[in-house]
Amino acid sequence: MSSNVVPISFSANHLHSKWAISNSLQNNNNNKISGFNSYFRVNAATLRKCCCLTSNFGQSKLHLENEKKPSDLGSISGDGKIDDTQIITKDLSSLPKPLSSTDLVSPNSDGSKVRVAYKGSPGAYSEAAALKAYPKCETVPCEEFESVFKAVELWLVDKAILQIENSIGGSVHRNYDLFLRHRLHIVGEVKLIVDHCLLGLPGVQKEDLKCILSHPQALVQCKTMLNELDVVKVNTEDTASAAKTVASKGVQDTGAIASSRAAEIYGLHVLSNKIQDDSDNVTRFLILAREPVIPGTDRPHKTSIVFTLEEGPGVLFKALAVFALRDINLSKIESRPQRNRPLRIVDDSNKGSSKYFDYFFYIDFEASMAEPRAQYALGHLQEFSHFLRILGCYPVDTNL
Ligand SMILES: O=C(O)C(=O)C[C@]1(C(=O)O)C=C[C@@H](O)C=C1
Repeated sequence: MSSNVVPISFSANHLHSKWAISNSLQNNNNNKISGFNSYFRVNAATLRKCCCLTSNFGQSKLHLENEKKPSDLGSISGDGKIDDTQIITKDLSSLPKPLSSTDLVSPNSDGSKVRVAYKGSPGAYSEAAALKAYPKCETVPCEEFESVFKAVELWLVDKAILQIENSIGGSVHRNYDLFLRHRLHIVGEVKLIVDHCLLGLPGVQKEDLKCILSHPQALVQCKTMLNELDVVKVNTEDTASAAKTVASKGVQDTGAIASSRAAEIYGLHVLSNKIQDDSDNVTRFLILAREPVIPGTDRPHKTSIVFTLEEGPGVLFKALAVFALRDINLSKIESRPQRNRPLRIVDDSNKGSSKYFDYFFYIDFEASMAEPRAQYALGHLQEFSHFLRILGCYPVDTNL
């Protein structure tokens, strides 16, 4: 058997490269290919079906193994010369497919290879938010917010999606706290219109319901309708699991508040739709990743930060002024207690000592970290903050 190996130069993009191979491939003698004196061009996609390529500094060893028929390679046209080519014969079909340049294209370009963790069950709004961001992604349900963070940290998924605030119910405080216990970066946001439906088993009327299950945020968002119905409200982990419970238990007098998508998934009927108090009910989600995105200025960006402040009169006013001075709009401000240092004791010689709560301040401002005004503002803020962390700089979701 022949045992020559030829180094073949190739360009970075395999798919569009033309490959040099021996015209002996056109021999019907599968395992005995020798005596090369010319080479041929072959489409790399075709070649990949039967070749194993290993690359090293822009050169590749081409192993053509146990070709059934050289004609499998498709059309081959020839020009030029090549010496000392070597063919190794072996069955390749069971070997792993080598990575090609298409495999190495950013997995996020169409979302098709992205795995996104979310809290909840299939049919939850958080899953819908993941699909809005990456329409072809694989969604990975998690039982807890903590697991959503960990799934990314442990490389089980590429991204996480996390609800952060709702236009009726306000902030999801737990998730603000979790940012500081993990080192993930905010790489995007998703604003999702949340139209709640009242779901029940087929044949059930709204008036038959005595009990309604849903996620606490959804129950808050539908308070008016719930008060009118005079029903018992029961919290569930997420809206989709409420729908799932109603469907699996088969109890006629129990309904769920969830999406129409959840109704389809679990085979329930929509008894009423758009039952939320405000018709414009929007939940904002954040997309988290292990690595930050490079801040751009090509489209509107937002930056999220968290910081603590030194004590002193007017220090919060000064902190906010660093943005106002540079015409930077703030789109969100939130404060959370510092759990490891909940109280600050301040001694005032005239009034004795007092105890204050100590806070983390979270701000979203409408500027990109690629803009000098944002960099100067944060430099200025650092003058009176003990601790400052940029949680992420990401494009604003303008698609609502
Ligand atoms: O329960 C769900 O389906 C969720 O995705 C959770 C959640 C939330 O936490 O706010 C998401 C969007 C709606 O605001 C209601 C519930």
